[in-house]
Amino acid sequence: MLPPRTILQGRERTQDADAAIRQTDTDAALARLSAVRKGYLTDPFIAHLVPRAQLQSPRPPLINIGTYVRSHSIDHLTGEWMEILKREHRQCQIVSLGSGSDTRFWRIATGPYKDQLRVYVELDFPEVTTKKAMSIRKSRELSAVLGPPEAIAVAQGGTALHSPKYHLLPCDLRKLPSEVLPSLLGKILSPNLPALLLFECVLVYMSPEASSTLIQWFVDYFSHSSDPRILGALVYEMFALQDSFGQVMVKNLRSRNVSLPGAVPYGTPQSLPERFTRHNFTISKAQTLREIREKHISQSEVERISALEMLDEVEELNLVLEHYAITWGVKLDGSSELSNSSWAKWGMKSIVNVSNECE
Ligand SMILES: C[S@@+](CC[C@H](N)C(=O)[O-])C[C@H]1O[C@@H](n2cnc3c(N)ncnc32)[C@H](O)[C@@H]1O
Repeated sequence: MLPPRTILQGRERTQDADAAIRQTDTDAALARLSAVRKGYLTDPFIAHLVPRAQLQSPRPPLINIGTYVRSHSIDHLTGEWMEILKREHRQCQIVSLGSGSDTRFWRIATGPYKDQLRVYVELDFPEVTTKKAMSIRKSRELSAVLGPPEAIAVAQGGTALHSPKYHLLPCDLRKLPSEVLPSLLGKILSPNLPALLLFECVLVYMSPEASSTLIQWFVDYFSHSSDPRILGALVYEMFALQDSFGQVMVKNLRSRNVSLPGAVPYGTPQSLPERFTRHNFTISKAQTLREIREKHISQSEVERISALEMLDEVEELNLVLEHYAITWGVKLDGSSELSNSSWAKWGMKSIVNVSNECE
């Protein structure tokens, strides 16, 4: 048995490391705010989730462009998903894990696919959800999208918030999902409706085993349905960290007490789809942000973006974008027709079409 002082030091270390992981949400939110202010992205909601937003300084062009490519790609994939639902007159549930200060719920709930959204759930550490719940309550713009005041309830000592479609829940995603998630999600998610899981820069902070157990829990949850089962998932994060550029990223983050155990199994672009194939997903694909920027962003967008700010470090930008990727997958079960349906073709395809049209 360890002496008590050692145990305390260990716990303090874990708390410090968790605080550093939570801090990455501030980085993501500030990057988004900067990209919005500079005209890369449109998002009327982010400023309401960043404290003293008006005093925040803009980020360098390289960060703004990276944030744009990341956001554009994830918006595109979620948009494609919602478009399939719309065509099929279906609704779906979205679960955002490690949601931080993300604004996607508000953007979908005020956008063309709002009727396709049955429920949107966000999960993060209680410290993060408490802050977000307070910001939502304080902001008329954010609260108004959730519904009338009497339909919005703060719960679990201020760490959770419920409304007719939107639920914000506290949770440590590294904990055994079978012990934590049934009580949190059981009354909110239906196994009978299509679901989309979003992991935007979160699994990289967890062990590969914890990530796998988490994804498998959702796979099992959505297998308890008599209807055809449609489960989509999308992961955005850094990978290929064993090369010299990757090692610099690792060192920089380590100096902030952040480690990236989740990146270890993903040394190459080819390894990324294993994220979902190991859970028997029907399709699983991945692209680096560099590929997406070069192949899947329309010419008109490329021109619009390059007119916003001067970027001198194109090589450095490419190096950064090569170390981030989006992996997406779909698990289709219960009907042979599904394997020929639009779901099985979900992906980046139509951005290619847009750029082809422009060529
Ligand atoms: C880089 S931020 C990304 C936030 C948001 N997904 C986005 O892309 O803007 C990572 C988020 O994951 C959360 N996170 C990391 N590990 C977590 C865990 N074990 N349990 C719950 N949340 C976690 C952090 O608190 C943080 O809000």
